[in-house]
Parts: sequence; C-alpha cells; structure tokens
Amino acid sequence: MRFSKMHGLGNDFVVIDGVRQTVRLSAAEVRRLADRRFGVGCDQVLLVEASTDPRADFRYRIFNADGGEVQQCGNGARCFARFVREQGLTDKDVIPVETLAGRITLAIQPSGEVQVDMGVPILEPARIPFRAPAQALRYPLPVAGQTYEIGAVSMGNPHAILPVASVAQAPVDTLGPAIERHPDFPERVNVGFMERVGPDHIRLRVWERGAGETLACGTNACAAVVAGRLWNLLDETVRVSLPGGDLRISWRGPGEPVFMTGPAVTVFQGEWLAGEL
Ligand SMILES: N[C@@H](CCC[C@H](N)C(=O)O)C(=O)O
Repeated sequence: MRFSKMHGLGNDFVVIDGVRQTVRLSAAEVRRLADRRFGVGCDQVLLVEASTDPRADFRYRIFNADGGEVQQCGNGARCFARFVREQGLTDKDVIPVETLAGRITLAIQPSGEVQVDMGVPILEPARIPFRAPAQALRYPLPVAGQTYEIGAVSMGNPHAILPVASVAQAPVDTLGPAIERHPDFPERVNVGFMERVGPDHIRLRVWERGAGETLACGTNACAAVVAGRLWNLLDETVRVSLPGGDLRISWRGPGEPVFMTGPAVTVFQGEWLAGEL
C-alpha cells in the first residue's frame, strides 16, 4: 500500500490513495500506521476515495490515531488538496470534497497555500453534540471540583473552547483529556485553550479527541475564532498562532461559512508492506 506522509503546521498525516488502490482499514490497522514506533507515525490517517455524491470530486475519510473514524479535519483538508494534485488525481485548483460532515471546498492558491471553505459552524447543543438546557454563548462546565466557562461549537466535529490568560501556562495535558471525555460531550470533544493577543490575533493549543495534544488543529482554530467572535472579542479575520505555526481564519458571523488558509507539506512517500499491519 503506497502512502504519503504530510503535515499542516506539524499536525501530521498518513495519506492514502484509495481511488487507485483497494484499501480497507480496520481500527487496529489505523492505530498501527499511526504508531510512532511500530508504524509510520501520525495524528490522523486520511483516505482518499471516489465520491458517491455527484457534486463532489472525492470522498475524504479521516481516522484519528486511536483508530476512530471522525467527521472533519481542517489541516488534513489542505493536505488532501495537495495530495490529489501531486498524485495526478485531479488538475483542478478548486476541489469539492464529500466528508462525513458534508461537502467542503478546497482551493489551491497561487502561493501554494490552500484555502478551505469549512462550511457553516453549528451552535445548537444537540447537533454538536453537547448536553445543555439551551443554546448559549458560554456554558459552565464542572470538571474535578472546578467550573470552567466554555464555548461549544461544531465544525462538523465537536469543539470546546476555553479562554485562558496564557497558553504557555494552560494545563492542556490534564484538563484536555478530562474535558475530552466529559459526560456532557457524548461523542467526546476536541479542546482548545485560547489566549487572546488582540482583536486580530489569538494563540491556541489543542487537545484533540483521539490524538492528544497536536501541534495544530484546523477545525479547532475555526471553532475558536467563531467562539471569540460570538464573545465580541475578535475581528472578522484572525491570525491563529498554534505551536506548529499560523493559520488565517475568517468568519463574517452566524449563518456564514468559515474560511481557513494555511500551508500543506509533503514530507515523503512510502510503501507499507503487505502483511505487516
Ligand atoms: N487535526 C484535525 C482534526 C482531526 C479530528 C479530530 N481529532 C476529531 O476527533 O474531531 C484538524 O486539523 O481539524
């Protein structure tokens, strides 16, 4: 099985062409591919397939390092665009793609960066899914004897956003997993720790569902800007500084799609030997 190793700001992926190869991945095989000692190593495995939707050119499937299939991945979407071009699967610059969360559109820019129309964020608690009595801008979330104020947003996948004074001091590796598995998020959740630098700039660290802390998370960056704008803290276009580098996120407001722009890099190509999984 041939694959490419790619990353978007250090959020890294094993990307597999399931159009020209027959690929069936069990959860155990995904875990083995993602293993940084026994496999290739990555935060997510991305599978490119032919689409069943006539309005999309490909189907984009996403598996977390823990083996679970999930709905959306922003950094992966930019790598997906670059992969289908590099592999000669398309010659288009604007590529509509089917995901478990619906259709998104990827646009390769003349600079080589990729802009993704990530769709309209979902704020209704039941659709995130998040257990809350009613939709609100902030929700109290009790965790281990303390109550945190969070924002809850779905970008197709669920996100909790926690404002912090300093990302450097944020307890990402303790509070992150506690919120990821909080009973009020029945499908678990990605947790962003957001520090506001100014109206057009935030810093963000993310504990990802199914992968742990990553160097960047595109969908959480979108969710953080949505939450920050709903809290009247941010402008329409925001620089989001993650440990792996910067994304540009734009959102006009409720009912409008979120746009994410950033890099996508191919590191190497390889072949996974049959029978070794
Ligand atoms: N790294 C991604 C998100 C991957 C999926 C996420 N861990 C989930 O479980 O929803 C991104 O860049 O958005």
